[in-house]
Amino acid sequence: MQTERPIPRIIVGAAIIEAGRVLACARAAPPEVAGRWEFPGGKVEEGESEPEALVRECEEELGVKVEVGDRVGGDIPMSHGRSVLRVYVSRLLDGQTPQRLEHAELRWLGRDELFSVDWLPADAPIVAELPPLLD
Ligand SMILES: Nc1nc2c([nH]c(=O)n2[C@H]2C[C@H](O)[C@@H](COP(=O)(O)OP(=O)(O)OP(=O)(O)O)O2)c(=O)[nH]1
Repeated sequence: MQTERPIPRIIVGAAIIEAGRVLACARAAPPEVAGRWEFPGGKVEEGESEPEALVRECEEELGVKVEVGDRVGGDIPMSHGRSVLRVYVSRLLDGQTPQRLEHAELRWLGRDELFSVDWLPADAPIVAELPPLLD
């Protein structure tokens, strides 16, 4: 009988903030979540720190170099505790412009537009923490 709980998989997301707006990305796949909005990011791989994973994912998904800052919001349990979402405030390095390499759409959202898109459910509590960071 297995009694131990596996360690939850860490999924990291980057709340990229520039000029008082945050970058939201619409997923292109898989079909169950296509069209829902998220922060760029993904699974932390073995031997990688969370900021390193975010730098890699932002490069892969958006073609940009980012600097990773402080956490925003808490740990969000997902998939019945099998994974956890952690989001970090991030900023684009000088001259970087996100490209839509993997997403269906990218949108910069100001404070009053934060809930104008259909975020993945796990993201909503994090998005609710963003307004003071967008002043
Ligand atoms: N990247 C990201 N994933 C999120 C967010 N919110 C949320 O529920 N998720 C979920 C969607 C996916 O089930 C999972 C992350 O999967 P992913 O497909 O982005 O990860 P990955 O790039 O490492 O994927 P792969 O290598 O397996 O293709 O976490 C979010 O804000 N950003």
